[in-house]
Amino acid sequence: MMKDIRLIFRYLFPALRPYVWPILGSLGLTGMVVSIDLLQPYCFKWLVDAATVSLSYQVVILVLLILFGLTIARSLLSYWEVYARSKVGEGISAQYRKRLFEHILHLPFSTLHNLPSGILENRVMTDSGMVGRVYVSTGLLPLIAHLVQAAALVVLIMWLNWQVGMASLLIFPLGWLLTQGMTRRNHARLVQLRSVAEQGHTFLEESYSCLREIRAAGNEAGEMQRWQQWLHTYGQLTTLSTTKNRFVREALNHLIEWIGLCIVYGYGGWQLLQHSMTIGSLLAIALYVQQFYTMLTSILSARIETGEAANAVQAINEILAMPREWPEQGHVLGEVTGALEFDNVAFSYTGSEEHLQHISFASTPGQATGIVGPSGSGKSTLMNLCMRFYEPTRGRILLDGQDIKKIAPHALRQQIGVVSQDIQLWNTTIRENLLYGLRQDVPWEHVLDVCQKTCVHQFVQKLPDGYDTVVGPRGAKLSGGEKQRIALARLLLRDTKILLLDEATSALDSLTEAAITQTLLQIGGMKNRILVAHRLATVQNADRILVIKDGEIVEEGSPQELYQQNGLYTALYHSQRLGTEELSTTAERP
Ligand SMILES: Nc1ncnc2c1ncn2[C@@H]1O[C@H](COP(=O)(O)OP(=O)(O)OP(=O)(O)O)[C@@H](O)[C@H]1O
Repeated sequence: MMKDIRLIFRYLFPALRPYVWPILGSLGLTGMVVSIDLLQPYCFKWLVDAATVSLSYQVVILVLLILFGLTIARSLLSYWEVYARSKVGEGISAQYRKRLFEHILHLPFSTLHNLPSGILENRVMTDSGMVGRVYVSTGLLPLIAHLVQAAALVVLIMWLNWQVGMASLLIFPLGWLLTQGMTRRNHARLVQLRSVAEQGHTFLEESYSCLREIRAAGNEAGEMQRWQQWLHTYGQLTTLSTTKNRFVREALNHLIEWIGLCIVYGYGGWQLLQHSMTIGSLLAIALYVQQFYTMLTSILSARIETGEAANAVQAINEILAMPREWPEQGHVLGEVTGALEFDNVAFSYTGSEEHLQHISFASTPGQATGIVGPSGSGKSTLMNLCMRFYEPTRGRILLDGQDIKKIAPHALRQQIGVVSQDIQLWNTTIRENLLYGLRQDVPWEHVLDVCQKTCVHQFVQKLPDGYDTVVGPRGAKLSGGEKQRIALARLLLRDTKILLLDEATSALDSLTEAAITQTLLQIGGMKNRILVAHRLATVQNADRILVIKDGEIVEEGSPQELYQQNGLYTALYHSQRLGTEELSTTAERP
């Protein structure tokens, strides 16, 4: 329990700071509602005593009118009180969601790749909602009011009759001890429940994104079986947890309340017979004791909710504590030419095995460098390092002679345009996808010109909605080649000094690829172009080709020089069954 409270103080209280005034406003309204709750039983005492002791019917009518007025006022005030609390709770949830999303946007890929999918969505949606909407608005804020109300009730009960009061309040420690044991046991179950719930999120996210693979493998039944297993485990855990929670909240507290009331009516009734208290006082004490136990119930349930919220707030803060990238931190670039140089670079994703080593080469503006090599040899990793998606473990990468480690990631990425193997389009129109992320306004005529040169216009003009066609989630309504053409057009519209093309034309037919290669030469001819490809035809016009194997450059030279070396490049060449005549022509090409 103390650990939970410490976590709440450490992580949640600082987040409440911007809401001090709304919180005070909501507590003020709660204070008014509580005051009415405290006044009502006293009015009943007044009313019953007037009817039974002083026999003043004017007082009875007056008290009835006051009670009526108080009830109306309470209803109106509680509407605004709930509204104010909900507003604070939703504000806290929104604040966490905003901070988390912003933080996640800047988490390094090395961190992101190690997080199970679904966990981030869970933190942003479920945990943030739990902390703000559920805990702050229905747990924490009412708890503060209930503690004040409970204290006031103790004073009133004692003031009316301290002996009856003491006897009825003695039951309180029993309730506390009973819930203490239950809460401790429930904590472990809640931690387990969280982890199982997260597994469910991960499972669903993976299944949705792999629907095509599931159907192609005909494994719907297998997936259903896995889902049913999860449902069974989750169902068992939630049933147990909910039952024990409810038992603490309802059954136990109901029992304690009735024991308390029996004490009040038993001991109070005896005092009534002794004429040491009035019927009005007995009625008022019974009502106050009932209110006190209701407060107790919510205070004790708040202890359980505190445990749940502490888990959620800790999980949120674990994400917020993960070191992030600061895109604006570092040198700002002036005008650059776009010369890139790898100086003895090594890199490892895992920290143990090296995925790249001894990589040294330079590529200059106006030059096209092809990178080829077997699958898994490290070609895409080279591209990732250029973008500073990962940092080299050794060596340096230089842009115009400056170590890119010292350049602000935003500034660096403004100079580099990338088309990666896995093209992602937004579920919006082709027009918006083309203009995504452009910092300056581009005349539509220029966009159309680029689209014509990258063969985008060719297929868009056949679509009924043209450039206003919505492409579906991740561009699902377009073919692989169409997506690549849009990505290439978007790349050329960004007008960067360096172009990184990782299998950017792999899904295109050879005629379209040839047309686009021509465009890249025409529009991007003065830029520094790095082309990764499996198909050697894609890099045939490159000025220089690097052949990578097992993370190292094993061959380097022009296509003709490489062919004559009779090494890996030649083997790749032959394996792609290029015609003998074409081979010799290419080999002889100056
Ligand atoms: N996030 C990652 N974590 C750990 N290892 C990784 C990660 N990404 C890639 N690797 C490993 O790094 C090596 C190089 O991968 P890379 O994607 O650069 O190869 P590639 O040459 O581009 O392959 P392909 O031609 O198949 O696209 C591979 O052994 C791969 O398994």
